[in-house]
Amino acid sequence: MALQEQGCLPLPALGSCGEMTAVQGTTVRQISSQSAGGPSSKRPKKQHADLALDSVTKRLLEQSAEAEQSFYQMEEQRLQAEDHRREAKHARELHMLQVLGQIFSSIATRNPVATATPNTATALNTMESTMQPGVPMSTSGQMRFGRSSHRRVRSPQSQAEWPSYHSHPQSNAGLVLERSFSLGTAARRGMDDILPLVKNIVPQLTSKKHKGQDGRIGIIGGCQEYTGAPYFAAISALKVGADVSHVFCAKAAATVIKSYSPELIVHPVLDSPNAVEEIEKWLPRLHCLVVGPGLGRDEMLLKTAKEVIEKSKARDIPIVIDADGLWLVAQQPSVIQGYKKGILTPNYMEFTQLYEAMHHEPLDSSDHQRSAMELSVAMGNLTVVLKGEDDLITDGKKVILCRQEGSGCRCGGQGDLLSGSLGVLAHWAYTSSADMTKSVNPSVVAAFGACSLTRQCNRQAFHKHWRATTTTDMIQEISSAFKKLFES
Ligand SMILES: NC(=O)C1=CN([C@@H]2O[C@H](COP(=O)(O)OP(=O)(O)OC[C@H]3O[C@@H](n4cnc5c(N)ncnc54)[C@H](O)[C@@H]3O)[C@@H](O)[C@H]2O)[C@@H](O)CC1
Ligand SMILES: Nc1ncnc2c1ncn2[C@@H]1O[C@H](COP(=O)(O)OP(=O)(O)OP(=O)(O)O)[C@@H](O)[C@H]1O
Repeated sequence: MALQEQGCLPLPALGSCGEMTAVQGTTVRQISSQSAGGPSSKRPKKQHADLALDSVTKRLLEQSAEAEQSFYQMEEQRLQAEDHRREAKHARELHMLQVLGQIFSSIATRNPVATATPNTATALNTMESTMQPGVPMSTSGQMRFGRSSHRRVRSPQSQAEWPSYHSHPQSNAGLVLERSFSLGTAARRGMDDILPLVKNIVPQLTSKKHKGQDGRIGIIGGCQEYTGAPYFAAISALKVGADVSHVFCAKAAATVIKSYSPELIVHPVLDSPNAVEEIEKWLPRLHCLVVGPGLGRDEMLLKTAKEVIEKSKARDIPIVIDADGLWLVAQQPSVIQGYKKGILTPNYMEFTQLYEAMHHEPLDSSDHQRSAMELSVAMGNLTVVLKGEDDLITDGKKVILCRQEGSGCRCGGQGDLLSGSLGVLAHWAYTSSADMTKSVNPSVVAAFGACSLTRQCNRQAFHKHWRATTTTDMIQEISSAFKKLFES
């Protein structure tokens, strides 16, 4: 290829001298023996050698294409086998739970009073925490299975039929939980329940709207050390479909962030003496705020972030808190506690800090779903998105899992893609009618969409780049991943 581009790869039976000639779609500069200065007697030998070189190159290219193709085929097969393996595992678990359910049903039928005793409740809790998540269980100790189990008559107060996880504080043994989502294929059905709601909130593309109507998002973050994180969040918001993305960052980060992308509006104000007033001026124009990506832990920046959160709450806009913003919340939970449009997106480490700050006791790592729900309740039913192998989304009343297939690559910055996307989706969800979200908590719908999208981007980027996958590669997948998940 390089040789061709340089015009040095000769093709047979071409006569003109030193001119550009198109043959079979390829433009090749011909150099005759005269112009090359070589004796005409050597020409057949040279042509012969060139032909051999040409065919070797061609064969090498073919072999390399074949190798690449077979690599992707093998990778696809590997992923399919992995899917089958998981399915089989889930089916086995489901079967086991069904058997246990029958046992419990018969116990409950024989001795209904026993289910109300503290000992039984404790036993149920213990058993529940040792089981895989997703076991539907009611306070009566009866387990329910499958999608039909969480169908119920919708009252005006109740939220839509979706996988649920209710607390029943009346139990002496503490929290008895009702988990109405299930494992394996049933969990996928749970996903199927929420995915249409995400599709519903995606605004139509129409020539009737003006710039800004599909979302003006603000990111609070970016300091000397971290310039990538706010950029990832802000550009992801744009790629998901926001019209305008603002970054409010420290002065040292601003030029760097601007240089990554001319699409972003960058305000170098976060460490200025009048930072809060500077940012406040923009708040009326923003539909959502994402606080924390690349914020760092400088006291002054955290204080500014805190005051900006307070001002944003007064404007009733969704506030996504991620990364160092969560550090701030762990120090001063009241900054966001009880604000229903607040969404926390911790990874496991951040979650542990938050949990321990709220409960003043070590996290019980054996039951993430329960702990996440407890954290949400302690925060006043804020939506908590605990990221991990499965993403766990709860508003303290219900829990859903996002199990969209990702990959084994955990490159830094994926969380920023998630928080930026979530900002846009939260705006869309909160401006959609209750019909569109079937009265499911809009934060939860948005969170499910953002998690699914991030994981799909990760999967697609991994297919192309394997171990070399970076967040930049994932961002390039947003468009097609979004279309695949939400617009097909
Ligand atoms: N290119 C960039 O500018 C990036 C900046 N980032 C920013 O970097 C700052 C610090 O974020 P960090 O997340 O590094 O926070 P920390 O500096 O608190 O580090 C957390 C540590 O926990 C570890 N960890 C994470 N998940 C874990 C799990 N499930 N189990 C065990 N250990 C786990 C991490 O490897 C890391 O060492 C934030 O402001 C963040 O936004 C990150 O978003 C990554 C990309
Ligand atoms: N083990 C895993 N398997 C599949 N996906 C995962 C896994 N862990 C995290 N993810 C996905 O990666 C995304 C980001 O989660 P991650 O835990 O990397 O966040 P983070 O540490 O806050 O990221 P950042 O590097 O931006 O600070 C989430 O969407 C989550 O679904």
